[in-house]
Amino acid sequence: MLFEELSNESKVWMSHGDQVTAIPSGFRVIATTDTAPFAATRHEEKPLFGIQFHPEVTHSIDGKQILKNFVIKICQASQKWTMSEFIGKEINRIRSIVGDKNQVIGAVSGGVDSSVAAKLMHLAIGDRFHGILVDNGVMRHLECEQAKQMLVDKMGINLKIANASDRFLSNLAGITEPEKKRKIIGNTFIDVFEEEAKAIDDACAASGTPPIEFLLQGTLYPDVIESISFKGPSATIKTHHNVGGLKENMKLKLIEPLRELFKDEVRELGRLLGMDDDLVWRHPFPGPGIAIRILGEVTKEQVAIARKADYIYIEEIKKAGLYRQIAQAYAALLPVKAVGVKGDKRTYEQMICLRAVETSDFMTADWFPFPYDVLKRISSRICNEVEGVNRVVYDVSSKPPATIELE
Ligand SMILES: Nc1ncnc2c1ncn2[C@@H]1O[C@H](COP(=O)(O)OP(=O)(O)OP(=O)(O)O)[C@@H](O)[C@H]1O
Repeated sequence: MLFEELSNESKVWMSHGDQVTAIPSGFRVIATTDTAPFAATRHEEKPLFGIQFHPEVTHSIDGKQILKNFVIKICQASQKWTMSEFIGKEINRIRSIVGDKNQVIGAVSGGVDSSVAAKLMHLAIGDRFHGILVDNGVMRHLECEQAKQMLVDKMGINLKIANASDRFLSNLAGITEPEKKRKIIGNTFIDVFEEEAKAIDDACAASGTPPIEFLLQGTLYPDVIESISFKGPSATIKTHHNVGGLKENMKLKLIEPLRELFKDEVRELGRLLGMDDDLVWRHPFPGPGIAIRILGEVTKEQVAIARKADYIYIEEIKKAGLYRQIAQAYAALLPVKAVGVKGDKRTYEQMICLRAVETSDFMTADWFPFPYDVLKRISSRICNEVEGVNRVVYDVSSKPPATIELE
């Protein structure tokens, strides 16, 4: 039986945006909805059926099993693809594209995508891959140090950490508008990255090695789909920060070793390549970092407060064993003050807003139902340990209408 593995209550999701508009001859309609005239069809004589729905979305219960039945049982495809084979093939592919002498650069954030891409590159061409990590002054507490430990000390990747904290913070001075913050960070990032790339190029020229010809990007399959299928409003909801905005004059050819993989596959790849669980399972972190988690102006003092609160929050989530159940969690600093009391003194200090969401695709998300005792511990540690904060609130808004980030 083809469908024996499906659960009894198998619901599927149908989008009315995508419509079958005509059916081939020999078919007739067997089901419609208010807006879909060809929701299900069948051939007049042969055992052929057509049903319109999206098996790939999470709302379709058993969607994966339906796809599996189709590919394996109906089409009889063999399951030959394995991640370890992928590694070998991809390394050979990179070598054949890059050749024996050429150099490759890439921006490595310390996140799972760019780190996995960098590791593959390192395995393929060794130190001819030059990774650049830009310390923009708004990364999490200890983030650069941990990235160095993991990527350089443990994995041997040729990575330059460019400390540009002061430059970012001085460009951000006086700016409170979210989109402006993102733009400034994006532009400063590109300037710093290009200067670092030029320094590598100059060093290559001085030592007689060929100049940089390729740029590594950790593009994943969902990014490929999104850039092909709709470049519309989603691109302007927030200005995304990545190296796609590099100036034309760099004229580098792109290498994207992860462009056929989904996030869970990249994690599996990271694990096979020997990365620590901490990196492989790290929550996504926005390029503009803590800057968009500090509402209002981003100053050194505000960064220090937000960083400390966030560190405590994540530490307690990990201690409670909840980190992997949560898709993304962070502490934001709200630029409002409230009255409080510490010891026998009245305080007038800022507020920390905790956010934690559960989601499978980041398109929609629910706030995470923390056990009260965990929230209690987090709140009391932040109020006691972070100077300048006397109140902690928990964000109980889902996406939509709220977004995961505050800015
Ligand atoms: N501080 C940084 N230093 C170097 N590169 C960065 C930095 N921030 C972002 N990038 C680059 O921009 C890309 C996109 O950043 P984004 O924040 O959207 O992360 P992402 O797509 O989740 O990837 P990753 O998992 O590698 O962080 C990163 O993969 C990396 O190449």
